[in-house]
Amino acid sequence: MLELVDLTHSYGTYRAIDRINLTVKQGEVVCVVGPSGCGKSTLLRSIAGLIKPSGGGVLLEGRPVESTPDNLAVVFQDYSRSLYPWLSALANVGLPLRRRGLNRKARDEAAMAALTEVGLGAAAAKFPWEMSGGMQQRVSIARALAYRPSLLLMDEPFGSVDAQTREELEDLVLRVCAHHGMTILLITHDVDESVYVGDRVVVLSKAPGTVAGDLTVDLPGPRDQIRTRELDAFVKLRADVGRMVRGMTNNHELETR
Ligand SMILES: Nc1ncnc2c1ncn2[C@@H]1O[C@H](COP(=O)(O)OP(=O)(O)OP(=O)(O)O)[C@@H](O)[C@H]1O
Repeated sequence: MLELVDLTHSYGTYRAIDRINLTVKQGEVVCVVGPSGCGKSTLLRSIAGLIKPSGGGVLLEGRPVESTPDNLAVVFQDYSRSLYPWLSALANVGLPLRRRGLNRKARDEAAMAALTEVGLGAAAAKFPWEMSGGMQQRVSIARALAYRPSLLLMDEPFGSVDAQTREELEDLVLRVCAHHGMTILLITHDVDESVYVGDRVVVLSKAPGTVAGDLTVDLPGPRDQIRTRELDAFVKLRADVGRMVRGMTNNHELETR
C-alpha cells in the first residue's frame, strides 16, 4: 500500500536521507528506528507530502504523493502544537472529519466514539489547556483514529508521556488499528518499543539515512506488555535491532549467523 522508491532528500547541500527503498503492506505495523539525526522525521514528512523530496518518490495506494493525501493521518510527538487551543477535545477530533464530508451530528458522534476509545469520553468538552500532556496526546491520537486513514504515520508519538501512559497508548493504537485494518508507520528512537509494536522494524543508518536493516518481528499476538517482553525471541530481536542501530551488524550477518 506504500512504496518508497529511491527516496532522497537534501536540505540545501546537506543530504538527510539517501535512496530509501521500502514497501509496506496493507495492515502492517512498520517501525522505523535509527540514530539521532539520521533523517527519520524527514522520511515521515516526505511520505506525508509535507516536504517535496529532492529525488525518488512515494506511492500511496498506487498514487504518487505530491501533497498531503486524503487517506493519511499524522500524529506528532509535540501534542502542544498539534491541537487547537481554542477548540474543545470534541471539536479538535471532529475537525478533520469535515474532509470526509460528514455533517455536524455525524462528526460529533465519530469524535465522541474515538475519544471514548482512548478513555477520554468524560473529557470531551475540555480544552487542551485544561488537560495533562498525556490527555492531550490521547486527543491527538483519537483525532487520527477517528479519521480512519488507510495509513497512520506517527513520529515519536509516545515520546513525551510517562511510562505507564506510553504502554497504554501503544496497546490502544495496536488494538484500534488492527480492528480497522489500518496500516501504521511509526518512528521511534526506542528499540524496545519498535520490537514491541512492530510487525517489522526498519533500521536507518546514520546520516544520510538509508535502509541498513529490515527485520521481521515474529512474535505471537496480541502483544502483552509483560509477557511479550519476557519472551526469549523478544530479547533476541531487541539485541539484534540495538546492534543494527549502532552499526555493529546488518541483515546479511544476522541471516548467516
Ligand atoms: N528544515 C531543515 N533545514 C535544514 N536541515 C534540516 C531541516 N530539518 C532537518 N534537518 C537536518 O536533517 C538531518 C535529519 O533530520 P531529521 O529531523 O529528519 O532526523 P531524525 O532522525 O528525525 O532526528 P531525531 O532522531 O534527532 O529526531 C539533521 O541533521 C537535521 O539537522
